[in-house]
Parts: sequence; structure tokens; C-alpha cells
Amino acid sequence: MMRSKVLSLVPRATGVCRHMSTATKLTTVAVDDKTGIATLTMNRPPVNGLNLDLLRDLNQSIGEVEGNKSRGLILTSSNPTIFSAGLDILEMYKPDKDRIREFWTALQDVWLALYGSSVPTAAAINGHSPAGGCLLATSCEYRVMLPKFTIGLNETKLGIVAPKWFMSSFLSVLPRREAERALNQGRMFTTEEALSIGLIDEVAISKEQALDKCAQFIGTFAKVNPLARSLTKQQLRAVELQQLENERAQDLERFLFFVNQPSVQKGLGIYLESLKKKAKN
Ligand SMILES: CCCCC/C=C\C/C=C\CCC/C=C/C(=O)SCCNC(=O)CCNC(=O)[C@H](O)C(C)(C)COP(=O)(O)OP(=O)(O)OC[C@H]1O[C@@H](n2cnc3c(N)ncnc32)[C@H](O)[C@@H]1OP(=O)(O)O
Repeated sequence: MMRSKVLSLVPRATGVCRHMSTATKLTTVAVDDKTGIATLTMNRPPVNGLNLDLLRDLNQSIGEVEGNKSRGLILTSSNPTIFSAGLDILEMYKPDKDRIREFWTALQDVWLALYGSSVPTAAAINGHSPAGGCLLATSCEYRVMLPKFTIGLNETKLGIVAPKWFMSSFLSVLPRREAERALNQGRMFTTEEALSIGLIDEVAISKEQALDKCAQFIGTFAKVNPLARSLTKQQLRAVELQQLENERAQDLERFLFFVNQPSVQKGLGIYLESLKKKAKN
């Protein structure tokens, strides 16, 4: 039986809640009583764009899964065709100067929490997964994807640059040569291509099957000592995690400097327009 808990969206005490949307449930966590595995579902229509509110929610949900003794975490989406469209470009285009700082800080928090999670993690990628969506998926230890979707870090195509820690997640999955080429090209891979280079681990024919396969992966740790497993994972990921912890402030300033360049703003504006035009047609 599933014990489902919808998280309350109470602003964090330290956060500025000016832009918090509290009416919508942006993530849900459901723990399977039998397996003890938590499924964290993103639910921000229309495309699970990672804005400040969704990032804060994700961080809170990952924290909850860490705290509730779940045996593993599966990340997925309530949208039938989109896992996540990546960062919400509206947060970066003509940004509010205080909010954009909170936005990037929240993104750093989510990556540190997910990449550094002590429980086994898997992504059931039930839709397109560009850029920030790919970051979330590659921060997990295992990926199962549905056919006919795309995944990748397409930043260079948008005239922006994936930060070092985006690259770390990518490099933890792909051989360096593949990762370098894909990053430079801003390449999006189809499900089949992603499987063949190892960007994903398995293909499933339905979301249900993807969730099952993720649960099976997490089940492979059933007979492994949980503390030994978690300390091993954390040691393996420590260098990348520590690097961002040490450079958080510089990383934020680098992002702000870069994103506020007139040429970057112009490019983001054009890209947003093209997305809107495409949506209308
Ligand atoms: C030199 C040292 C530098 C150091 C580096 C420092 C800093 C680096 C600076 C910046 C780094 C930022 C890293 C960025 C990461 C990102 O994630 S950027 C986002 C990238 N995402 C995308 O490119 C995806 C764009 N979207 C799509 O391709 C498609 O929408 C889709 C996800 C495939 C879904 O397609 P479909 O189902 O057909 O839906 P529509 O295209 O019709 O979209 C529906 C509406 O949603 C809007 N939308 C889509 N994606 C986004 C988005 N990412 N942000 C905001 N809004 C989005 C779309 O405009 C539609 O809106 P309307 O209905 O028209 O209002």
C-alpha cells in the first residue's frame, strides 16, 4: 500500500517569500510501505521548469526522504511527456536582482542534496529532459527512460555555459570524451542514443515499468550494509561536492556576471520568443 504525503509549501524561515507560490503542489513524496522506497514527483505545469519555488520544494522533499528512513528515492514527473524542461528561463531573463540570487542558491542546494544523497537514487525519466532536467537525472545513480524523448545538456545551443558541477554529474555517467563532445555541441540525445552511450541505464515502455525498474535497482542494495553503502557513495562523490561547497559564493557571482551580460540576455530573450512561437503553432 502506498502512503502518500503531499508536502506543505511553507517558505523556509531564511527565505524571502515574496515570490513563493503556495497554492500549487509542486512536488509530492509517496513512500511505498512494502519497499520503503520514496517516489518524488515533480508537478509544475506546463513543463516542470525549475523556478525558485520548485527548487525549494525539491530541496525540502529530498530532505524529507533523507529524514524519513526511506530505502531509496525515485525522481519522476507528473507530466506524461516532460521530465523537466530544465531551468525556468524566466528566472534568468531580465531577472530581479534579489530573486535570481535565491534562485541560483536554491539550485546549488538541490544539486548538493541530490548528488550527495545518502540513499540510493534513481530517475524514472518519463519525458524530455534538457539541461537542468538532465542535471537532475544525472545526479541520480541510475536512469530509466521512456522511448521517443530527448535528454542532454544543450546549454551551448542557448549561448550559455553549463557550470562545472553540471559537468561533474554528466562526467560521473559518461566517458570524458563523449561528455566533452556532447557538452561542446550542446547535444540532445534521443532515448535510444542515450542508452547506447550510457547516459541512461535502461529503457522502459511505460512510466509504471520505469518506476519498477528503478525500484529493482534500489532493491539491489537490499543485502548491502546501508552505512557502508552510503559512506562509499559519499566518498566517491566527495571531491565534486566539496568543490561546490568551497566555491558556492564564487559560483553564484560567476553565474550573475555571466547571465547579466547583454549578449546573454539578448540570446535568452530570442530563445524564449522561439519557444513561445513554437507553442502557438
Ligand atoms: C565562463 C565561465 C562561465 C561559468 C558559468 C556560469 C554561469 C552559467 C550561466 C548560466 C547557466 C544556466 C544553465 C541553464 C540550464 C537550463 O536548464 S536552461 C533551460 C534549458 N531548457 C530548454 O532548452 C528546454 C526548452 N523547452 C523545450 O525544449 C520544450 O518546451 C520541451 C521541454 C521539449 C517541451 O515541449 P512541448 O511539450 O512542446 O512544450 P512547449 O515547448 O510548447 O512549452 C510549453 C510552455 O512552456 C514554456 N517553456 C518551455 N521550456 C521552458 C523553460 N525552460 N523555461 C521557461 N519556459 C519554458 C514555453 O515557452 C511554453 O510557454 P507558453 O505556453 O508559450 O507560455
